[in-house]
Amino acid sequence: MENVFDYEDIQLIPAKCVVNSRSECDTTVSLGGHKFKLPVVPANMQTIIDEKIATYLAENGYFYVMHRFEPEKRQDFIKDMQSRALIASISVGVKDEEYNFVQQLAEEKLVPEFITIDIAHGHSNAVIKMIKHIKEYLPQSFVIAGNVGTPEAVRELENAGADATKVGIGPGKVCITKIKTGFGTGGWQLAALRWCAKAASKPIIADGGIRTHGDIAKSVRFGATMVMIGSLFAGHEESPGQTIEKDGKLFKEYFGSASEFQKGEKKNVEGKKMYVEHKGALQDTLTEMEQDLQSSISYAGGTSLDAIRHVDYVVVKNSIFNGDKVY
Ligand SMILES: NC(=O)C1=CN([C@@H]2O[C@H](COP(=O)(O)OP(=O)(O)OC[C@H]3O[C@@H](n4cnc5c(N)ncnc54)[C@H](OP(=O)(O)O)[C@@H]3O)[C@@H](O)[C@H]2O)C=CC1
Ligand SMILES: Nc1nc2c(ncn2[C@@H]2O[C@H](COP(=O)(O)O)[C@@H](O)[C@H]2O)c(=O)[nH]1
Repeated sequence: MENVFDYEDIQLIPAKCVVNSRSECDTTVSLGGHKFKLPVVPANMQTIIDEKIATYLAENGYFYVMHRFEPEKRQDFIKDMQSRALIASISVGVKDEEYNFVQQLAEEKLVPEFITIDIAHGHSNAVIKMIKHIKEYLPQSFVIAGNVGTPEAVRELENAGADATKVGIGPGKVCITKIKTGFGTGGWQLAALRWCAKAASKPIIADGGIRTHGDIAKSVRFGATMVMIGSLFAGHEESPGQTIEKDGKLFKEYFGSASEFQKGEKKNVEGKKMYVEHKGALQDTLTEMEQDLQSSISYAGGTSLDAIRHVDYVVVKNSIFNGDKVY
């Protein structure tokens, strides 16, 4: 694989501005026939999203994916969202009981608008089988399948019927897959995204490794329709993680979905826990992301996200921060 790079190795090259104000730049994106305010979705992790946040995001025009770690709540969640005319976007795994769950939804005519198959190693027969199962029983649901890190995987999942694929094995902030297994896209997630996007014929969701708002624009440049983010969404007032106080400062927990804290046991652990500084209200972050992305669009010389997809870039290998700390 040539030209391997990650987010901090790249700078996008500005093009002539065509707007008089950044507020003229449109950050909206379409996915699965729905329009969302931002090409950004909080990770489907238990310390990042809960029913309240999901409802807030849906009510305010943002995409969301509910996690799958309280499986018994999912049916009521779908009913509740749809009774308020909100999008229902849930996650499933690939174990036997998930097959029954999908069939049960079909029997009750509960059709979530979005279903994400949320598995560590998504390039597998288990995921292909689940995509086909969902497409058989809930053909109207938009299926996001992942996670993967190669063009072959993207093509196979698309051919199985996935409507979008999610790219990112191991670049996450609380991920230890790269250390425990030696595998993944950690350290070259942006190059892996580009590699996968070139093979894709359907939308790609870049997942993991976003450390700054500029990384969202870089993901869009390298082929992402949507960007899934965990750590930047951890630590808000609304975040489900536990809050602790240390030396007079507030922190919130953020743990991996494959961590012992999620699993309740130390088996096949590929995630860890960290504490993130308390960040205030979620909406403030979403607003700042929107403003920063509007600015990105203006630097790209356009008025919509599409402009970013065509800008030139340079590889600056680890030098963009000049020794500065990321936030
Ligand atoms: N994006 C990423 O880089 C990663 C994300 N995660 C997150 O952690 C959570 C748990 O993931 P996951 O363990 O897949 O989910 P599950 O614990 O639900 O496992 C799903 C099924 O896949 C099997 N399985 C899991 N990993 C592998 C593998 N490497 N090879 C073969 N079979 C496998 C499991 O069996 P068994 O357990 O017996 O092997 C199980 O039957 C998810 O939310 C996932 O997104 C985890 C790691 C990496
Ligand atoms: N290897 C692991 N990856 C995990 C785990 N839990 C979640 N994730 C992935 O991380 C991203 C979020 O990344 P971030 O850099 O934005 O914080 C998330 O969407 C998952 O794909 C885990 O336990 N192990």
